[in-house]
Amino acid sequence: MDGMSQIQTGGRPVAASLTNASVKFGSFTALSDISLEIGAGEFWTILGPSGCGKSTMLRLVSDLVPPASGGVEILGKSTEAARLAREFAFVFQDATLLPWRSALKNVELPLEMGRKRGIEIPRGDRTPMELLELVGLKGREDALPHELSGGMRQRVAIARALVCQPKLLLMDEPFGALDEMTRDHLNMQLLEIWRETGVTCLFVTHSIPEAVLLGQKVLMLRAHPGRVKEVVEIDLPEPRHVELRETPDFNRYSSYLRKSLEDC
Ligand SMILES: Nc1ncnc2c1ncn2[C@@H]1O[C@H](COP(=O)(O)OP(=O)(O)OP(=O)(O)O)[C@@H](O)[C@H]1O
Repeated sequence: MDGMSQIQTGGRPVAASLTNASVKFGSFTALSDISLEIGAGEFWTILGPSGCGKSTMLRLVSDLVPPASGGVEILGKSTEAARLAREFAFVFQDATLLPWRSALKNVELPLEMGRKRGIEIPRGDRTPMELLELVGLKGREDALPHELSGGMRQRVAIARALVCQPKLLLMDEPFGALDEMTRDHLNMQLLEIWRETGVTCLFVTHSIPEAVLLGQKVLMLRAHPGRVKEVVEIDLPEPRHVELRETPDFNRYSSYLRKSLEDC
């Protein structure tokens, strides 16, 4: 289809590669024969029907579940080595902040935990305070989580995820529980952070417009068992803005993906 080809990354440094990877829970196959190469610095969004294995894929990449067969490498390392080297960080739908710690203290937590365990933490370019500024929370560093809105809490979670300077940011529906305007705002902020830091992003969503707005590539998974249906390259002008959603090209990608999702 015009501009919507099945693609594999070629000739670029690879952030994550999966080779015929499968995941089983007992006798149930959650993911089957996944082969992908995610180029360094790319932004991938992941779509697919409920239960097709989107979260399982992030858990596989982040060493939370092992492959039953096949392999996964992060920056040429095993997922375990990448986890120990803090090469990736996770942001979940729920910000999971410690309620008794301020925004700043929550962002500092991974550094403290690393130090306590005697783990050498890569020194980030930005201090925790600068990261809070990056996510637009300057002046709110002393606020406790209950004093912040849901969107602000999620921004603290993103700052916390960036504090060890990960190369790969894994996000599982991070804005799924937020209202549309807040989601728009955070989508734009996330794209700014992505452009500024060069971090590779893998972002699970149920929203087709969100997948198109954020993703350079959209991975569509099929269910039963979860497997790759297609990878759609999104060729829209950069830097992206929410107004893009009103354009014919954006609508063309959204319609294509809606149909693809229906065919899963
Ligand atoms: N720890 C587990 N033990 C057994 N089965 C599991 C486990 N984790 C996930 N599954 C199953 O694996 C399949 C994929 O689950 P997963 O959460 O990855 O799907 P998903 O695409 O993220 O779903 P949703 O869109 O509803 O969030 C589902 O059938 C789920 O029930």
